[in-house]
Amino acid sequence: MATDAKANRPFRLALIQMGGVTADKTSNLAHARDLIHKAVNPQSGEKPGVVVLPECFNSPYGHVHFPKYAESVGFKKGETYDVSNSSSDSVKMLSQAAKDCGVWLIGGSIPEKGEDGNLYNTATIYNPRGELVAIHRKIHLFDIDIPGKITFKESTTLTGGSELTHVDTDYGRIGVGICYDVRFPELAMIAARKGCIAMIYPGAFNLTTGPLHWELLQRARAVDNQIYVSMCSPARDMTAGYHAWGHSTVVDPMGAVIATTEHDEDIVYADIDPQKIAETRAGIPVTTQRRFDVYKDVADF
Ligand SMILES: NC(=O)CC(=O)C(=O)O
Repeated sequence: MATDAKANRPFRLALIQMGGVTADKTSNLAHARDLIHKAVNPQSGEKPGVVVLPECFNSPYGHVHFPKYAESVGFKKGETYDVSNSSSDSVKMLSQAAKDCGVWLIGGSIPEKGEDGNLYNTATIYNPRGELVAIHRKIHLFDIDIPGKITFKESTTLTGGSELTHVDTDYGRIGVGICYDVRFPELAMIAARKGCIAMIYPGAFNLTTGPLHWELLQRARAVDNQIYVSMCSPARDMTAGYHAWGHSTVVDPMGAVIATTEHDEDIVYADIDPQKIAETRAGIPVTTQRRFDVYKDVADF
């Protein structure tokens, strides 16, 4: 276990629950840019250090839309990525906004055309200089069928990513997943054990799964791993093909909801304090009491 509260620093997190996503990508990007600027210049209160956009903020959400909206991001792990050469309008906007606002930016997710020709649901992550420092390709695709309620099959056009994403920010290490990834506890557990102070998931649950599972899953991931967990949703639009749950939320390491909202466009702020992780782990030391010697075979089943 590697979380060092001394090396980590408190910061304010801002979740942009963006509304008004239309079929017009240019207007979606302009709206997202305006909201990033709004989030870092709140009427009152401190400037956030980390800003998050929701899943699929530049296009409607649905497998039929992904091929039309996909952009080549061109990120190569371990190489300095020159955003000015990017052919992606979304990457260029996000990079400039992160730089102009001087914040770490988890740029929601966009449909990405990978170098292998496959399409991915991808989060791009920027430092305050506007450099693209990491991407996360949604690992677990949202393929569900609840008769009479919702059928969704991202795998019709998307491919799942195959890498975990942990980003070293000025405030500490942050793990990134996308939406359905939250249902797989292994991601958050590995992130916590690799020293992440938070797992952040741009996500878009819906009116069937949202009421029961959205908050429950975040609280479960937080309390299991004694880290902060947060999900950032689009606002709900009942005229869209997909009805997002909203309720962008931040949960602390004890499992308490410390910030949330309803389903309209909003910006949610929360203070992240690494000391709270240390206190939680000192009081309830499950993190060091785990018996991997007993359950080491879990992957064999
Ligand atoms: N949209 C998703 O990826 C996941 C979701 O809505 C759910 O798990 O429920």
